[in-house]
Amino acid sequence: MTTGLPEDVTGGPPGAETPARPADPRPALEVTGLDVHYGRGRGRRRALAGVSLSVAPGETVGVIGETGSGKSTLARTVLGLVRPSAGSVRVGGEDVTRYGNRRWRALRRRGVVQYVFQDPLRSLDPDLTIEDSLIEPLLIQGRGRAEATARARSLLDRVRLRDDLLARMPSELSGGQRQRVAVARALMSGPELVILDEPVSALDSANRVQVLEILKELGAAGTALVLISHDLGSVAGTADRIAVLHHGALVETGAARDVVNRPAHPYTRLLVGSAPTLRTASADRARREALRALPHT
Ligand SMILES: Nc1ncnc2c1ncn2[C@@H]1O[C@H](COP(=O)(O)OP(=O)(O)OP(=O)(O)O)[C@@H](O)[C@H]1O
Repeated sequence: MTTGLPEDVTGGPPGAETPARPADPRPALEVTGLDVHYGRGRGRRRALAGVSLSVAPGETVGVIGETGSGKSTLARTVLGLVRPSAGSVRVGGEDVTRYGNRRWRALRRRGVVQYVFQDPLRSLDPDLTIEDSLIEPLLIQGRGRAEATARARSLLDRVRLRDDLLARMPSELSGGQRQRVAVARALMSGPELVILDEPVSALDSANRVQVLEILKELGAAGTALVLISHDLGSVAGTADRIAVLHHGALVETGAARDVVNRPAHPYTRLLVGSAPTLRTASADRARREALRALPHT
């Protein structure tokens, strides 16, 4: 199918390979054959079915799907908040699948994997100044206040915020500023992997572009990112690869430009057709309904 998309919509010339990164045999995230169920007995429902996904160090992967497709369940399982019924999760080479609460707490304290919520207010304590919110993860690790504050200033600079925001409360910041502080906070511990849930959907277009640029720089600097979104268009230009979730199964995974310009699965074609920012003609309503009713794969 031709999408009518500009060939450079994903940020690179057609046919060009993703820039080579230093080879690291150990993926930042490796999810294999993941099944997740909610509920018990007759109310038991499968939310993820055989999901396998690997994210290399420094790679940015967009996980795209409509509401209820299982995006949050995948993130929550990677973070140890939901237990899978089958499959495995490795974070930074460490098999965390059977970790209990105590080992998860220790892993979170080390800050190997971080999560940024869709609503940045959820990532920031409303009763703490921006400075205290930023330095908290390092203080918990036993690091000194001076070192933590210096790092907070340098990360604020990295997300293009002035350090006079340090003394403010989250309620005194704009939505875009709060989202950038949430990103800076997630980076304080030097994580291998950051999962961002709808990182730009609450932002206006100017902030959206800026935050996506910042995320792109983080990927280039070696942090592995998973961008969760219902909108393929909002992450297509930032992600190296796109993974498409449909009814809990990954129906297509590929280089972002291939998924956008040459979607192989009918559901991906629906998403491309539904993404206003990709400037393509919308699929008509009847066709979209038909595609949505595709059998689970
Ligand atoms: N705690 C829960 N108990 C029972 N079912 C759940 C629970 N959380 C999610 N589900 C179900 O699992 C499926 C996947 O939900 P999930 O929240 O992962 O989807 P999503 O793609 O993140 O959706 P959204 O974009 O709306 O956040 C849905 O059918 C949902 O109703």
